[in-house]
Amino acid sequence: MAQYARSSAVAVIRLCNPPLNALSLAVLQALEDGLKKADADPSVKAVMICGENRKFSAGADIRGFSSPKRHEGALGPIVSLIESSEKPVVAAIEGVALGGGLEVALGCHYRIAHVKAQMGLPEVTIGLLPGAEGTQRLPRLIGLPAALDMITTGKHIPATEALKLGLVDEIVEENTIEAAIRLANKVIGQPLGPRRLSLKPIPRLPNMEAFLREALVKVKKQARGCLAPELCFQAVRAAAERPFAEGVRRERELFQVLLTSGQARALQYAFFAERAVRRWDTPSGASWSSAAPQPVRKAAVIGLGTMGRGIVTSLVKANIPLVALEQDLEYLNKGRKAVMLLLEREAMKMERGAQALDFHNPARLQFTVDFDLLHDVDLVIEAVFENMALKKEIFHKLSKICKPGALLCTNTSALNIDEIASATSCPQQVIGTHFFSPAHVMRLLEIIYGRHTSPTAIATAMQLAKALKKVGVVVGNCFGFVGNRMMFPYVQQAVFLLEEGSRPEAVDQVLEDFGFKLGPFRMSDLAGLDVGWRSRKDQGLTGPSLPAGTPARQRQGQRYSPLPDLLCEQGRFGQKTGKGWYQYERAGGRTATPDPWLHSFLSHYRDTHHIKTRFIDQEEILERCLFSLINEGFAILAEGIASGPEHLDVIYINGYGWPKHRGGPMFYASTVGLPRVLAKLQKYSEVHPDVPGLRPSAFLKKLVAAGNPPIKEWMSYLSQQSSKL
Ligand SMILES: CCCCCCCC(=O)CC(=O)SCCNC(=O)CCNC(=O)[C@H](O)C(C)(C)COP(=O)(O)OP(=O)(O)OC[C@H]1O[C@@H](n2cnc3c(N)ncnc32)[C@H](O)[C@@H]1OP(=O)(O)O
Ligand SMILES: NC(=O)C1=CN([C@@H]2O[C@H](COP(=O)(O)OP(=O)(O)OC[C@H]3O[C@@H](n4cnc5c(N)ncnc54)[C@H](O)[C@@H]3O)[C@@H](O)[C@H]2O)C=CC1
Repeated sequence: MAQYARSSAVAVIRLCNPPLNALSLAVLQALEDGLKKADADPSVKAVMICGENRKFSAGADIRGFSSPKRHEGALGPIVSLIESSEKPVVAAIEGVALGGGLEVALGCHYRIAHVKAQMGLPEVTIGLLPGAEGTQRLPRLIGLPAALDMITTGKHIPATEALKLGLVDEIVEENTIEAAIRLANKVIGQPLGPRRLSLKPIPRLPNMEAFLREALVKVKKQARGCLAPELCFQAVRAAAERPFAEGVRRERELFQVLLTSGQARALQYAFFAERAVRRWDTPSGASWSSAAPQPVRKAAVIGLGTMGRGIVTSLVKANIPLVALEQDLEYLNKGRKAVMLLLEREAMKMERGAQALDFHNPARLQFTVDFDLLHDVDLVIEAVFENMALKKEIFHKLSKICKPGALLCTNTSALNIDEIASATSCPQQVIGTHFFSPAHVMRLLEIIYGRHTSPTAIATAMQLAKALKKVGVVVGNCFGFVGNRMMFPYVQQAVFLLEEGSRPEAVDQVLEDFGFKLGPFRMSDLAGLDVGWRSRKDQGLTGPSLPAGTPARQRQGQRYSPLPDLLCEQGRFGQKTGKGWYQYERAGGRTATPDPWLHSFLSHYRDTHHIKTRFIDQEEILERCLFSLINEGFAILAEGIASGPEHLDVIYINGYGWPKHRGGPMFYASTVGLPRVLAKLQKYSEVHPDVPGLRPSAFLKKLVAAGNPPIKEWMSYLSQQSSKL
């Protein structure tokens, strides 16, 4: 758990807990033993702390926070023990020094880091704060503004930046351990007082009060209901306003508040869920453990519209050479301009700028209208209009032109992968790679396997997600896949609530207060109402193909709301036309304002259809929208479309703006309690028997009947045969 060795007068303590030397109780005990041993040995003149496998430490063992033998109190005293040592202690930082790992380094008198090391206090991202005196030491070392930024955002910073901030004393390109031992030998006998951070004053700011006031406003705005950033702020503020020991007391109090909050549990669940979905499997037995990815040395993107542009940008950022193809020269030029603009902006954000991206080099990014140029690519991503006939035509062409083994991916948001694959001679190489808009920003990549998709194809798509720094989630093929399928009933309920008496701004407010970045109506206006309209016309739910005499508010015996269709018929497509569920300052404007026209349109609509307007409270808005979405999630799990609730949660957090501190929809359901979710769905379903989305799923009922088991046991209540795939 920690090895103790000697390099002449220097004691070397090496933290060992693979893969990232997380600070478990055993590691902390071994570290303490090592320190005491070094202290007691008169031949030891200095100490060096490092980590096994060229990684310092990723911090406290997160799993330990939910175990009965919690160790959160153990680290702070060890950091103090390090700092109070009469022999100089040097931290040799390789790989990562995060959270408690960095706090250990802050206790050391000197810090030396490898040039590629990363440092940070990411506790805020798992709902906590640096509770081992880190909120008190860091501002004393690097000043209040930089410390506040690191602690409230949790960002990782590279060693070069750490050096500029004064977080480390030195960076090295070669052997960090040898350099640290050299430094330890050099500083033997030098006074340690000035190196003890707890004794240092915080560097004063001329306008401390004003700085803190403004910083708090910024932190609160970014937190959107998440508790940890604000409590991190309070702890750092204590460092600025109180002596060290009092600041530490305050830090501990605030840490306990966070530790026992539901938010920390939710965020830690989300951390492990994101890692769990990497271990994908399918009902047919394909799995991450046996499937190997193919290399992707060159790729292609077809269609440079909204999605294609972002996908190209993502691939260029991942350093994958590619061909970008459009249907004609006019679209190509438009697409090329848009891509170049995005890439210029990305390059400006990057450390080494445009050279690093190299997008002006035609050998790395080629624009064309010639399909034959795709003959040597390893992977194609199709992002043309959402139209089955067009997609089939393109896939047919691809299976003839591309080299054998090339992966053929579609970015469809809902269409049947098997039908697309049927147009090719290689359905095993066809797979859905569903990016989210804007594709170069959103982290989610929903990966959809069809009936014939090979395990290699899935592994390759997962590898691509990793290369693009995205979270890949493997799911089965059904209309809308996981994310959009769960979104349909949610949006449907939102529209039904308008019919019954609510307003877009009231519904959005409730869901934004819950923590969504955008409520359903603001989101629809942003995405464009015409997208869903086109899809409903294709499905024969509206438009010319709707049989004459179909009741306005019913389709196949189920409740239907024509409200979105009516808006589209008026040319109200959302932001792009300056009007949708809201009005905007101009076409393409972004500031949504409630629209009196829409309010009177709604009352006229209710009169026409003899709907009695009623007051709808916040609880009903929240429950009908969220519980119908969750209910669909249970149906998805029961059908074997996703292999666990974590998949649904990771999809919602990373693709749909679900507030991470609520752990995703299925985790949220587990915190509400499944019996309550079921009872509410039953109640709403009785009032609205013609809405299938409110009818409780059989799987939800089964789990309630089984006594509301914890989320990690849910899948064990499904029989294998339930998979439809
Ligand atoms: C009252 C006083 C109280 C005092 C107590 C205060 C204590 C604190 O101040 C609190 C803390 O330290 S909390 C921990 C802070 N550290 C973090 O949040 C870093 C978490 N790790 C990462 O970000 C990535 O793993 C990282 C970026 C490092 C690497 O990413 P990769 O993608 O390369 O690797 P992963 O797949 O994420 O990791 C490999 C396996 O290691 C597991 N793991 C990582 N960090 C862990 C950690 N800190 N604790 C436990 N397990 C951890 C990770 O889950 C994965 O394992 P599997 O899930 O089995 O695959
Ligand atoms: N817009 C969105 O938010 C999302 C869209 N999607 C899906 O991504 C796909 C593309 O959607 P958008 O980018 O929004 O569409 P878009 O309409 O913005 O762009 C489609 C592009 O495909 C090009 N194209 C059409 N036929 C072509 C052909 N034969 N050869 C080459 N290029 C051709 C068009 O010229 C156009 O530039 C659709 O399947 C859509 O469902 C998926 C996730 C989100």
